[in-house]
Amino acid sequence: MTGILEIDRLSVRIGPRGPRILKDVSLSVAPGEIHGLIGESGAGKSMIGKTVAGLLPRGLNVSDGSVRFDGQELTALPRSRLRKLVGERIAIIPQDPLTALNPSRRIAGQITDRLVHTLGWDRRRALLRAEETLDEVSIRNPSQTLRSYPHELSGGMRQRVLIAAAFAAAPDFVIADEPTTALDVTVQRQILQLIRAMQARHGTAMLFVTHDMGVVAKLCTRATVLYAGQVVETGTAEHLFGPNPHPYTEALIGATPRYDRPEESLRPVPEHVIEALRAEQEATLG
Ligand SMILES: Nc1ncnc2c1ncn2[C@@H]1O[C@H](COP(=O)(O)OP(=O)(O)OP(=O)(O)O)[C@@H](O)[C@H]1O
Repeated sequence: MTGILEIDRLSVRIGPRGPRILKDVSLSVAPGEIHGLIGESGAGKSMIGKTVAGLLPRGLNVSDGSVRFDGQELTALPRSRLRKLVGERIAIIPQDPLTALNPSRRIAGQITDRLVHTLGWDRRRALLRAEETLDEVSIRNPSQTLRSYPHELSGGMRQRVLIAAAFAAAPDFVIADEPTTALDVTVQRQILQLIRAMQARHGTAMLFVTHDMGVVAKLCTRATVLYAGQVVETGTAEHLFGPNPHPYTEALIGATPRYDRPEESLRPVPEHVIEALRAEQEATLG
């Protein structure tokens, strides 16, 4: 099946001739799939999401490869066209709800902006939709929340607001960039369940960036494992947690805390696994 998102041998460089922070990355997200993007800090997970969303920091450029969304090549689009397409069809759930929300604006405007300015809805319809979506994410008093400022809400509530904002216009694709990292453990679990429920209700394809193999186990149909800007392997959750994952994937699983088995000690990724992986990656790059 053709993916709604097809990334083929994507490379991103610092400057025109600088080092590559993404090297020949290929992955495909099927319609309705939650695809995990997993790796340690600095592996390049966020950069993949940012490339798709046209949000690469200044100075970083796509130097090779292709990113196709629903058949359309994104790397060839002028930035303004890409921004428009992203606004209309792709939504982002960011990592830190506090910095993602404007502290001096009420919640209402922060959910309705995209509906009104990008999709051209009238304000009344957008407000009704915002209220309905806050209800969908189990916010108890949607109309009061719409009138609130971000500092009046808890961290978990703010993340619920951002999930509502992402799903309000029924996007075709959602990029979730470590959306539970800034939350405490019990809230993390609720937010993961909520994202799962919203994704299932809307049938939205999703790229879910995380450094936590536990999240992949709970949420993802398939996942791509990254190390140092390169793909280690892509597989179904059954494969990654089965008897024969790549040794690095196995080591990542061993390095992930299990909330259901806190007595188990964590094993850091062994040096020989990293060395073997580096040699393998160098051989692939040639
Ligand atoms: N503006 C930038 N200029 C140059 N290099 C950058 C820039 N932003 C990130 N990088 C580098 O790109 C690489 C990938 O970063 P990225 O943020 O995608 O990692 P990540 O896997 O998402 O890590 P984390 O889990 O810590 O967010 C890292 O080596 C990082 O130092």
